[in-house]
Amino acid sequence: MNTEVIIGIVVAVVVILALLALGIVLRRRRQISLKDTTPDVQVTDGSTPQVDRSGGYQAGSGFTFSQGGGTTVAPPPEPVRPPVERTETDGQPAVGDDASVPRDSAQRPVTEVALPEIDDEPETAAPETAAPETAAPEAAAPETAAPETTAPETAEPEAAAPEAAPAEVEDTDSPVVEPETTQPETTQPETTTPAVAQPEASTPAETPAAEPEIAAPVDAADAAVTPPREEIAPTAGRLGRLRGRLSRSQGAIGKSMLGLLGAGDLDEDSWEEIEDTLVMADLGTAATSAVVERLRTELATTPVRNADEARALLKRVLVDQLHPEMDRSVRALPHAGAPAVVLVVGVNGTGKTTTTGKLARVLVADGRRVLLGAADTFRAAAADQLQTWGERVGAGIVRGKEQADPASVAFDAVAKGIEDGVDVVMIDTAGRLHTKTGLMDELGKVKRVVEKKAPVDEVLLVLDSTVGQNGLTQARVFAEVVDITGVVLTKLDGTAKGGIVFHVQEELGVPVKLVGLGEGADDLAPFEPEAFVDALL
Ligand SMILES: Nc1nc2c(ncn2[C@@H]2O[C@H](COP(=O)(O)OP(=O)(O)OP(=O)(O)O)[C@@H](O)[C@H]2O)c(=O)[nH]1
Repeated sequence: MNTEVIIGIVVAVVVILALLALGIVLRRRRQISLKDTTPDVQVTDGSTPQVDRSGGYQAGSGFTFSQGGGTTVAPPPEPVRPPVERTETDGQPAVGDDASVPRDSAQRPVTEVALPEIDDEPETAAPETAAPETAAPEAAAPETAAPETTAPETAEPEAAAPEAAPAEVEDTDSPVVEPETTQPETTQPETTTPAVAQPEASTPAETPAAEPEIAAPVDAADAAVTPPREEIAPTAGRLGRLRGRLSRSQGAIGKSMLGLLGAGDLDEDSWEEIEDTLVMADLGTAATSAVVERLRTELATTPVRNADEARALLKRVLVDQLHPEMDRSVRALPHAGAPAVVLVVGVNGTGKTTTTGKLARVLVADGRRVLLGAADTFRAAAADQLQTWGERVGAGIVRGKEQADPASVAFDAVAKGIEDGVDVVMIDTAGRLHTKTGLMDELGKVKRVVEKKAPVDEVLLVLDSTVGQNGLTQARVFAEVVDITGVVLTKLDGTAKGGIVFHVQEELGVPVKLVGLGEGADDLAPFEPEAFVDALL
């Protein structure tokens, strides 16, 4: 091999190496570094230092409450909903048969609930005359295990409203009226009367007839003990404690998305990966398509050149997708001299009671008088749990006997709230599977019966964000039965699927108003699209 050949080979090798080096440099320039813009922040949760890996979910403001005004909520954009399929229409299984939390009491067999006729509805205008309606439907389901228990319960509302025409109490047009119903149950309040605990010593003195029912029941005695009041931290600023709770969703959505967008020019494989990421995070196909479409359009006109631009673009697209224009105030303020009525519904174990307690806590901290209605009569423990919340918070509670008619208890609670002049009555209902026709009909009845006394201002559907797509199916059925006006997404601290927020709104056209981010009493936050997306990215 002569010298020329050797020199030629060396030159060729040098040229190849130079080209390789140039390629690497160019590739690096086109990539966006995300490292320096996501510093970990040390936050303090009480006395416990906590590493915030999320960027922090901090609502800029506190909870927003508004008046229902006695009218229905302005309907959000109507989504296209596929027809709801109820898979189990025969048999009436008991509540709790698939609960995610242990049931601690015997299950009540549930039978078909006779619903009020359509022509009953106009009676809404006359609450006193509406009382019998409360009794009627319940009396219509006496063939179950404990008919005698339900019968006295239905009689009770009349005792609770003695100023109303008592005769109408008895004139129930119920198809089947228990013998006990016709007897003056008001003479046996210990078997029928809902327990009413009113920590505010403001029970009106001008309604002496109502007093016996409050004091008489045995289980009311416990509730009537002056409860110890907990110090409730001011709501403003306390949401800062929830930083870091969305870290799992942040990893699933924020980090992956920013990583992909930051890789420079996106080929079809990358777009597919972005789509998969969003679907895996439970955004749902509609929201995913909308986000991807928007990102494609924006990137085509304005390519991102650095991490900040990538983050800003993604934030803009995601926030828009969350419809920040939706009204997320909780309609929990009194109007026209009457308390607001909030109905809390959902399947078993989603966090209804906990959310009711947390929200009551916020309202009390806001200076509101709150009365809780324990319309979960399937389990005594459920009412106990709510009562404990009431005692901690300083809210009164109306509760019925176990297995009592939930509609009756809800009616009583609203009647009592009106009588006592509270600001808001919050009714916690029993968890029920959306597939059980009888239970869902019963829930519809609860709402209709309450509406005979006062308009329901807010129907909050509590969804467990960890259950994924099944939550949407639940939501559809609940929306159909009780016209939900807002969604509370609980357990967002325990899932990587924060994208469910997008899907729920897209599917229901109903705003997510609150999010649960832990089991603590203050781990409830108002949902704010911008703060939420900030926490994800
Ligand atoms: N991690 C976490 N746990 C929560 C949250 N909200 C509620 N929980 C827990 O979920 C469990 C069920 O809560 P409950 O309030 O009893 O649920 P429920 O819907 O009233 O239950 P049923 O009335 O039996 O249907 C409890 O252990 C709560 O502490 C949340 O936001 N995050």
